[in-house]
Amino acid sequence: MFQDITTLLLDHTTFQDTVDIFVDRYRNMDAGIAIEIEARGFMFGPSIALAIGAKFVPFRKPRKLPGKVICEEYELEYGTDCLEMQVDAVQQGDRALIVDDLVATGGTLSAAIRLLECMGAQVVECGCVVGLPEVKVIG
Ligand SMILES: O=P(O)(O)OC[C@H]1O[C@H](OP(=O)(O)OP(=O)(O)O)[C@H](O)[C@@H]1O
Ligand SMILES: Nc1ncnc2[nH]cnc12
Repeated sequence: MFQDITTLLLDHTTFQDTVDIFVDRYRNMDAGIAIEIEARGFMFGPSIALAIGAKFVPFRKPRKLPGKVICEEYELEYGTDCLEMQVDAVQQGDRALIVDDLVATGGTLSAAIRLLECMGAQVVECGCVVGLPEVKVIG
């Protein structure tokens, strides 16, 4: 079943509480960058990045980012897709948080982790608003 988060966004208190839970958890983790994944990760990530003082780094679908990018393919429940990041957005040794709205198979998060590790960054934690435990995890 498709999980829709727009009802959460329409309720100001619930939206604020959701962002606050992430901010409370992440503010002392010494993370310099917060990765957000297009498109629905952008609904939560920027507020969290600003509140914890981390650099906002968007991971986007192909051909949306300017400059030199690296690309990582991943499996979806049906088919494959690609995530791209700008190579100069992340430096060796950066401590990174990854924020997205939802994890289903984990394929998207796994691709984001591979991109960061390929640049020598350290992934401190991945956080999502919704988890779908009934979906088969892609190894
Ligand atoms: O754990 P997974 O099986 O990888 O699925 C989770 C991903 O699926 C959704 O994005 P989608 O690719 O539908 O794109 P959107 O955010 O642009 O709607 C969601 O926002 C996550 O990024
Ligand atoms: N069941 C689902 N609902 C919403 N977004 C998704 N992304 C992957 N699976 C999803």
